[in-house]
Amino acid sequence: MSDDPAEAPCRLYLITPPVLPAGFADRLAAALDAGDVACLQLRLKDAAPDEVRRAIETLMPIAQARDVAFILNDDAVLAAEMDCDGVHLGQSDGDHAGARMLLAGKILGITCHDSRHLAMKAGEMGADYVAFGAFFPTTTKEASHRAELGLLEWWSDVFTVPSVAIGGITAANCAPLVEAGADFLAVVGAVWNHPEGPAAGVRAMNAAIAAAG
Ligand SMILES: Cc1ncc(COP(=O)(O)OP(=O)(O)O)c(N)n1
Ligand SMILES: Cc1ncsc1CCOP(=O)(O)O
Ligand SMILES: [Mg+2]
Repeated sequence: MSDDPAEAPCRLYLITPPVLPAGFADRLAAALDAGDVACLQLRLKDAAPDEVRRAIETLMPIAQARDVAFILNDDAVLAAEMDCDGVHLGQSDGDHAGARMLLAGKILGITCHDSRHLAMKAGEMGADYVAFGAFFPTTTKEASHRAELGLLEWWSDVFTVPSVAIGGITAANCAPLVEAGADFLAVVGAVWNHPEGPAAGVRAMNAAIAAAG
């Protein structure tokens, strides 16, 4: 097998905590230096636009310096304006096809909940990945959909567009998702709330993914 993390069958997709604590830039750098992280999503649901802009200016160089793609949540126009590596859009986050055109050559990910139909629509529209979840209970977001392993198996058997699994994923419960064919595991709490700190959270997720793969 290749030593190149980009060739790994399943990789870690890190999402920021909902509110950035003081000193977050250093915590982020330590987390990204601890192991393999494919991409970082900036997800600040309650922040004012200026605060999001400042966070992009501070955090994007930290990610990109480590070859970690920087993806903005929710806002395709701001992602284009700030030259982020991509955007993640939910089903209520505006015009997916318009975002595809605006962000040609960049990463576009789409939330598909537990829906085969939404995933096929996203794939046909040109999404770079489809996100399914929530696979487990989570306190990070009120998740109103629950996805099953069979969805990941079906998707990876039939389509080549990568899948992202999300929702309550930890080092302790992620093995079946990897075995079912998830290409990326997206986590918030498993890293940022790890009892030994975020670097330990990244190491634990990397080890659990490797053991399952
Ligand atoms: C990788 C990934 N998957 C799903 C989501 C959820 O997006 P959305 O449904 O738009 O909900 P919010 O994150 O905006 O609350 C995500 N952000 N990232
Ligand atoms: C953004 C999002 N979308 C569905 S569940 C979720 C939160 C994931 O966070 P955690 O990994 O802490 O459960
Ligand atoms: Mg959204």
